[in-house]
Amino acid sequence: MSTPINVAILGARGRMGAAAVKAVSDAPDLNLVAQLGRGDDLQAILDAGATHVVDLTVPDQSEENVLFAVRNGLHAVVGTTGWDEAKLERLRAELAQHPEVGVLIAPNFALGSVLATAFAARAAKYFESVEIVELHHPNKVDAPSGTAVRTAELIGAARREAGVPASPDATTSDPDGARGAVVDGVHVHAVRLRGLVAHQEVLLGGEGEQLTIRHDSYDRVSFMPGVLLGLREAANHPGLTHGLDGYLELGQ
Ligand SMILES: NC(=O)C1=CN([C@@H]2O[C@H](COP(=O)(O)OP(=O)(O)OC[C@H]3O[C@@H](n4cnc5c(N)ncnc54)[C@H](OP(=O)(O)O)[C@@H]3O)[C@@H](O)[C@H]2O)C=CC1
Ligand SMILES: O=C(O)C1=N[C@H](C(=O)O)C[C@H](O)C1
Repeated sequence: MSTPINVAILGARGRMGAAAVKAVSDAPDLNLVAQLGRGDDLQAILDAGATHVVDLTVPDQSEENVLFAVRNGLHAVVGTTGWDEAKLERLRAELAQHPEVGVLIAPNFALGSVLATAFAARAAKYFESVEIVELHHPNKVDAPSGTAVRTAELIGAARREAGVPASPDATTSDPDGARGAVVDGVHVHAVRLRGLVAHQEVLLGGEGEQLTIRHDSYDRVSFMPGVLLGLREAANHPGLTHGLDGYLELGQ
């Protein structure tokens, strides 16, 4: 008999949390044992007998939640944004003390988004110019999106490794920041618009041509197969996995 997967969802009343509550409740192989929101005591996770946590809260809270899970031997599937290198380093240090625990930090759970980012990273060294446009609902509190930051990091790394120079840009005056944020040498532009859910375009430009890699999430159900995959696989991947692609066979 396989070990039961007892799931606690943190941020359960949020947009993503509510979708995850439904997806986990509907999954016959997963048991939803706790739903926590702002102000709830994390001890409730242990009292409920959880083996796994899903964190879908806010960037300021996620690290504390995940470190609590790891210290208590629970696997964690994390969709919350804001996991910069300093936070990841502290998490790696905690995981070193608990080598049996698996943590997935997934900037985006949608399969199409994971593929789009992987395709963009592969294409990045072949084009002179690359920029990212991310477009989201206006209730989103962070910019640029976690997906855009991760995409820029992977593009930046691929271009550095291939020795590709910086994208050409003659701008010398930009008092209002019209050229956007710069992440790992990649310009990132954030749009917040009523009616949108989560969308991203990677624009790659060469002489006389452009390649656009676009992904659209029209509904938060698009993220749920990734959340469920994370829960089913976390225990099989001890340590830190950054990106759902770490659980997929994307190949070269
Ligand atoms: N990886 C992915 O595929 C995706 C990731 N995200 C990310 O997930 C996160 C949540 O997004 P979204 O659901 O839209 O945001 P919401 O604002 O709808 O939900 C966040 C929830 O977290 C709760 N919360 C705040 N603080 C705490 C705390 N200390 N403990 C427990 N719960 C807390 C909030 O409670 P209250 O309502 O009381 O404030 C709220 O219900 C964001 O970082 C977002 O970027 C979103 C979509 C997909
Ligand atoms: O807040 C959101 O909605 C989303 N957040 C994640 C991000 O910042 O990349 C994932 C997706 O884009 C939706």
